[in-house]
Amino acid sequence: MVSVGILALQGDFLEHAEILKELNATPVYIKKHSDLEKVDALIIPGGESTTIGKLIEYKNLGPHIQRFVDEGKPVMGTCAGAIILAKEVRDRVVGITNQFTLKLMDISILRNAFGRQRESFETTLWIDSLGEVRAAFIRAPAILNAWNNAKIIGYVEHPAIGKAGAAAIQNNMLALTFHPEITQEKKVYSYFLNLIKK
Ligand SMILES: NC(=O)CC[C@H](N)C(=O)O
Repeated sequence: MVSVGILALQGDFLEHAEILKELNATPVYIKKHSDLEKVDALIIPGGESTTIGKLIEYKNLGPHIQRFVDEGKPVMGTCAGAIILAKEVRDRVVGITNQFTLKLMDISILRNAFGRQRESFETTLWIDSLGEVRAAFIRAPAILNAWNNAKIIGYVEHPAIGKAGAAAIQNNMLALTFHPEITQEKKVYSYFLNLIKK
């Protein structure tokens, strides 16, 4: 049975655990770097990316997550977690922000991309290699750009922003701007678990 870490510093880490159990994976909450030694893959959940970033910095988890990725272990960031993976974070006020992120994925991401009136919505979108996926967007970011090995593999259409990147992959890392745990979208988890090297 595979073990999947869920970064449990802030945000909705509990919900991921239930789905992982249904798929016969063992969820492990990650609060300090030694917890990473116990797991085959890592989920960075949604929440508040500035808070999660500060806690990652405070606990000095960055170099350990970097090593985890270098070892070829899969990492999935959802919503705020996708922001945490991004090399460049933008917002509509300051442009490029200086908030802490792991800078592991060659993507540029815009925080709170969908405007105030429609901060939250649920929709079905197409993600290459996954097919149709039910996705919940909550004060979600949008992936604006991907370079080098990173590739946008799914888009969402929305009046506030037009066509925007909703999913990107770079080797063993997956960034999703939505919450698959809210729609309990098992396709996402099965795909992610399949990235674990046997
Ligand atoms: N649901 C979420 O994870 C929201 C992300 C949040 N708006 C941020 O920028 O951190």
